[in-house]
Amino acid sequence: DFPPGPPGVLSFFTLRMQSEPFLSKAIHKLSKEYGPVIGLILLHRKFVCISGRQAAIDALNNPLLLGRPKSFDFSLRTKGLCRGVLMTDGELWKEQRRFTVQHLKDVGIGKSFHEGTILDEITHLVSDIKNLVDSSNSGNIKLENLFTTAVINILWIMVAGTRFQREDPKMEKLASCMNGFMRFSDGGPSVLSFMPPLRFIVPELSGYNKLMGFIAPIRSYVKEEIAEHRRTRQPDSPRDFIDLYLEKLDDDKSSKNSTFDEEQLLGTIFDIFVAGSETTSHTLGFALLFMILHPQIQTKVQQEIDEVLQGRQPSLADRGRLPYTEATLQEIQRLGLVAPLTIPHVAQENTKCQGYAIPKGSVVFINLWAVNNDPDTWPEPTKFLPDRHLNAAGNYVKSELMFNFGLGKRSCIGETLARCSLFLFFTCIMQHFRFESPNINDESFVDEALRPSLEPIPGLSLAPRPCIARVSQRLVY
Ligand code: HEM
Repeated sequence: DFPPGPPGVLSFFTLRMQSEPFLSKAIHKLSKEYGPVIGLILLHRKFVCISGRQAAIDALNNPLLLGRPKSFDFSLRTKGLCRGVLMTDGELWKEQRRFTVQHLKDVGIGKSFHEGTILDEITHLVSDIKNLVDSSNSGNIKLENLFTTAVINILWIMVAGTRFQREDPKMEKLASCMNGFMRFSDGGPSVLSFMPPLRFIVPELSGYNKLMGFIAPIRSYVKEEIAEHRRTRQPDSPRDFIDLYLEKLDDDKSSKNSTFDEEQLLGTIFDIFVAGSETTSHTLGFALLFMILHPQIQTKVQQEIDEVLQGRQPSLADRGRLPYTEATLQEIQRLGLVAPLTIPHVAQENTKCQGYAIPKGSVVFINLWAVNNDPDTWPEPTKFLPDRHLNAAGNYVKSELMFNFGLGKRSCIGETLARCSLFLFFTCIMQHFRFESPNINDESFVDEALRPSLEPIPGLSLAPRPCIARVSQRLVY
């Protein structure tokens, strides 16, 4: 009953031969031939690729598919140990995920404090963009990592209680290492992951040196921060997630079976940044690209924001009052999908999906890109149509048909934070600035490759390409 797919013990490579820029599209292409559940083999390893919406829902809610593959690449961030939340499973994962979810709430997620933190970061960002606009004669500005500092700061304030200034060299290093790590693989098994001993034989060619070049600076920065917290913390008055974790380490000192240790803390912080920073900032990057390429839709969003907010700063309470803006943001997330595959799942026991057998140990790829581009659900799926998320009365309808944050027990722990951040950033930026295609006659426009394009840069998450855009400040009234 193993799902249908190309024959042979190396059939996994068929995915790599689809001449598609990223894995989710290659899986989608194969699914046209073999159906929504495909079986692939790579020597002794079995892979199941799921593309259909119902098959994806079934798989994400299946309690026997909660495992993660042992990823050599990821384990390098915690000295070869299986730590953190993203790539662990079993009891360790359950306990660490529960602690992380609970204590991220304690330090802000879902509270008014967290809205204030996001709005503070947006205020800094608006002032940075104004400076960029003022210093450009033609209005042409390079849009590249515009949101990175603000998004990292929101996470860093919860985790370590501090924020970075824009262009702080430490922050720039951290962001570029994170970006390098995210671009190292596309979510499929890397050569290094498949044959770890290659790092001793060909450390350069296997990518090991490159990967460690990204991981080592992040590790050492987080370690320093933990050491600083140890020195300065006041027991019983935790300032942030690191203090709360150190408190737990004290409490568990005498427990032999505790899954809490410093390497685990480091892995969890790494995971929060890997999973939380690029996903959010790249969604916002795609938002600007969609607005540049659909100027009439941008105008409608801005008219609604002006009419409803009358020049004041938005708040989360405005969510029900800006239906067109919310519909546009949902359409941006449908087509500007930054995580086109979930993180791979693993069958912890023999199980089934849509009647097909998934043997214990199989790695399961769940294709969210296919869900968001399914023509049966979304007529003319490639068209950018915010109106499809409005009902007959013109109210915004939060879609049950897409699940960009996953579903079930392994779903994203940062969904609330991400949704709040996306709404506040998008609304504020649309309120203050107009984004248009670049003035190509200006001397600052030197490179055709910098024309706004929606073709993403592949990687663990998809990233928007840097581009030049004409940005102008709007009168906020
Ligand atoms: C637009 C923003 C985001 C998107 C689209 C997104 C999407 C996802 C997806 C698809 C998964 C995998 C679900 C699965 O494997 O079935 C995931 C997992 C995860 N996300 Fe997010 N995410 C976003 C933001 C965040 C933020 C802000 C955080 C930080 C708090 C975060 C932390 C995590 C963690 C730790 C996991 C692993 C959960 C686990 O394995 O148990 N994410 N996310």
